[in-house]
Amino acid sequence: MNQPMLEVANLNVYFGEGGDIFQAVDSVSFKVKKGGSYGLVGESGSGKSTVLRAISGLIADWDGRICVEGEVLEPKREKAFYRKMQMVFQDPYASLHPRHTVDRILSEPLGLHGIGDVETRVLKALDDVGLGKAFRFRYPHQLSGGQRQRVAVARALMLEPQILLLDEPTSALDVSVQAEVLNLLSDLRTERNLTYLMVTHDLAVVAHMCEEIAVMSHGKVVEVMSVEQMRRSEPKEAYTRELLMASKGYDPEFFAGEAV
Ligand SMILES: Nc1ncnc2c1ncn2[C@@H]1O[C@H](COP(=O)(O)OP(=O)(O)OP(=O)(O)O)[C@@H](O)[C@H]1O
Repeated sequence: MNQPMLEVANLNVYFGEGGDIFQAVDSVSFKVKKGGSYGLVGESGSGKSTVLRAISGLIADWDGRICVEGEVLEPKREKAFYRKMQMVFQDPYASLHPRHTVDRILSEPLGLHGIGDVETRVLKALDDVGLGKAFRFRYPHQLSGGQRQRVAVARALMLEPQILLLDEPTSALDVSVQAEVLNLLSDLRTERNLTYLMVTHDLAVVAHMCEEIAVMSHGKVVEVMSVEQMRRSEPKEAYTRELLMASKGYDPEFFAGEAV
């Protein structure tokens, strides 16, 4: 196999101190190939977001190995790391500064990294996510939920990263706009050969977006399977079977990829 774009090996994440330590992630390992889209699924509290936060540098208290293109990452990240990897959060309202215009939100990463040509890049970014220049000087509260998440995606792409970490990127959105945002993310991945690691509790979303999934329970990966295997309903583990059944009553057509 070619060198994976992202490799996580024996990742452990702990919260708390002294005698009150809780292990939220327990020996998690997986690989994501360049241009691939990998899903982390599992019930609430299984540790999915914590894995993503450790990879993104938001949590520093972990051990194990995280590599990007073979390069080992330290818990504390250098600025250059953020040109390689960016994260999109669940709730765009919480992740965008309420008193900054879209223009400022999109310009800021460029300023921090000393990248010029700001106006051209901001206008192109708005265009790339299906928002025109009319949105440039709006504030987050003047946008719909779907438009806000498009701005969050545009911001994540300003530094032209190769990897996006997507933490339930559509679950805070109206069902009617979820598919639009997922399609936008899919198109962007194809156009730019981006690598995605996506956390979701929604199996229809991974069926639509991902090629491979790791199923998590109580901080551990209990099963790794291709989305094809999931669609054919071929889980080996009882936990995965239950998860599949619980997802919308498990209608096989639901996982055909078009129902999102
Ligand atoms: N900052 C924190 N301090 C202490 N415990 C935490 C912290 N963040 C998460 N946890 C705990 O770690 C476990 C895993 O949480 P995590 O958010 O990763 O789960 P999840 O699978 O992403 O669930 P959800 O889909 O509900 O977000 C949970 O038991 C949670 O309570």
